[in-house]
Amino acid sequence: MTPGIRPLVAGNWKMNGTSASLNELRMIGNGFMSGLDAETEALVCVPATLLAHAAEILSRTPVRAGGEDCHTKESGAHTGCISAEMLKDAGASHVIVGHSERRADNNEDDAIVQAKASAAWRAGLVAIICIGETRAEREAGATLDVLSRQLSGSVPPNATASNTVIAYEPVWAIGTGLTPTAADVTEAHAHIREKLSEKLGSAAAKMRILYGGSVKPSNAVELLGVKNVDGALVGGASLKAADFLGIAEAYRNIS
Ligand SMILES: O=C(CO)COP(=O)(O)O
Repeated sequence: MTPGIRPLVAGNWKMNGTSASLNELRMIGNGFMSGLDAETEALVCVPATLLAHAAEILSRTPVRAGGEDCHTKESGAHTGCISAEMLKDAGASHVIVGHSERRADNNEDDAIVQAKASAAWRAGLVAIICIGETRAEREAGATLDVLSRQLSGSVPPNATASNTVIAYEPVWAIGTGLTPTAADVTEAHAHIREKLSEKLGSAAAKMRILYGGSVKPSNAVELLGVKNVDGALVGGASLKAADFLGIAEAYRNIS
């Protein structure tokens, strides 16, 4: 938590979900309508094939819909790619850029991630910029250096608290059930806040820094209660409404 920052609980469905999954989304929307939105903002980033449906279902709720990636360009000869403008047109409010799965699977480097964040803003979307160290980098004691390098390269210099969210996702914690200790998360998030302040000045104080990687209802109070953790980016547990709502409910036990 950071005083003055309203937490954001965001889901990332990754390459999961068909129209049959939209019922979970309806339940997530209904859950937030029955009071959870008093504690947090909520967002679910879905595959592009579901985005328009998701945005329509969630339009009657406080939960917003987002995209999982965008191209740097507005339009053109890029078969199979999706622009930020297309996501906006389909009803997105946010888009994830620089997720470690895209960095690894699609060779996306910090410069591309930065260009994608700018593309998100061009379309009027909030960019959720992901950073995080691999297991080998953590074991080599390089975590904070990696975070510094990724922040320096991936975050555009004119980022603000209203157009950008940072997500710290240790690669080794994603989908593994492993999580860093609260002390490790405290150190990483304090470092991210400090580096953002050096880069962005006063805009950094109110910028959300989410934690992601094996967040579940059972560990949400511990992880999300850490200083400078302003919400969660949730993968697997966002596919089940009960788990996603359970994570948001953790905020009732965090002061
Ligand atoms: O990558 C993540 C969210 O973007 C985290 O995934 P899991 O919650 O499944 O570990």
